[in-house]
Amino acid sequence: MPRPLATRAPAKINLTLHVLGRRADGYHELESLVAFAGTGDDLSLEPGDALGLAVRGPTATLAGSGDGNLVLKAARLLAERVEGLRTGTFHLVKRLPVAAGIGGGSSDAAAALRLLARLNGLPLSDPALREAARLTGADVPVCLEPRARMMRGAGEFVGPPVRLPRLHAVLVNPRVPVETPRVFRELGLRSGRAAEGAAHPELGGMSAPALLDALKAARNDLEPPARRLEPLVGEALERIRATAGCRLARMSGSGATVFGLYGDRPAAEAAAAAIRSGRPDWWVRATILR
Ligand SMILES: C[C@](O)(CO)[C@H](O)COP(=O)(O)OP(=O)(O)OC[C@H]1O[C@@H](n2ccc(N)nc2=O)[C@H](O)[C@@H]1O
Ligand SMILES: Nc1ncnc2c1ncn2[C@@H]1O[C@H](COP(=O)(O)OP(=O)(O)OP(=O)(O)O)[C@@H](O)[C@H]1O
Repeated sequence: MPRPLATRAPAKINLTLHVLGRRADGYHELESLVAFAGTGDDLSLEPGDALGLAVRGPTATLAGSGDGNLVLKAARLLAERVEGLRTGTFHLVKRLPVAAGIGGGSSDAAAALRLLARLNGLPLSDPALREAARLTGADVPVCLEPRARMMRGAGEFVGPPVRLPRLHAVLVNPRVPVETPRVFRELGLRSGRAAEGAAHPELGGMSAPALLDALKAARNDLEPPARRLEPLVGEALERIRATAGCRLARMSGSGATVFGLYGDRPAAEAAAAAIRSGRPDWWVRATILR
């Protein structure tokens, strides 16, 4: 029996994010260890003659179901490159906060490409698929096969999977959208300029304590500009840091979602409960990153 055309679009978390400089085309050169959460959106594909999209779920309205949705953008970019590509109607269950630094739209787009690959018998290494991912958005290539990896360049260079110990985390979004281009602009790097800052530490194949030390030695360079633009990022970080057993608190991507790391699942769940009780209006999830 063929596998059903359905897949999970997990939240992407930048465990580190170093900005190395700004290219002449305005994009920033990055070095980032990316992991994926147990929480995410769900996407399925009903094969048919015309390409379409239906969106439901708690954040469906914010994501939209029109041409601007990255699911349709990715599918169209692939259809332009693969003659006779079979498509159909996508059904997206949208749960992740939108414009949140956890790559919701990018992960949905990558999930759409995975489903189209499955329907059309294309390998994920297919050059047309890789090109469609890159053109859809900087975070889409790393989301194509959602396992922890290093991401480099503007996002187009994706390393092999990195083995991570189980990372028990809490994700916190204060429910304010933060636009990625504004945060990069606020960083204030001129085109063609290199950034200052320590090199990215070596990561991968480490025990949990060694990885934690390496993560602590790294940073998210977009955190200071995002905090300036949206003070709730700072409040979310402080609330995470105040929970028992928090080992590291950092922002993901361009924010506003921040994450805390904990030694075990009960600690992460207790922290999530504490943050929820202080801020019942926020989006808070205890999860495992891998
Ligand atoms: C911040 C990250 O989430 C880290 O993973 C990504 O770099 C952003 O990925 P994304 O949201 O998929 O980004 P895109 O939609 O491709 O780009 C949005 C805008 O962010 C800026 N941008 C993005 C990626 C990058 N390496 N340098 C940039 O300067 C550009 O102004 C771009 O117009
Ligand atoms: N499927 C989708 N889900 C969410 N947003 C989408 C989707 N398609 C298009 N968008 C648009 O993309 C923009 C960015 O949303 P998204 O949730 O992907 O941001 P993000 O989490 O900050 O991404 P990143 O971490 O990659 O910067 C929003 O303005 C939103 O309207």
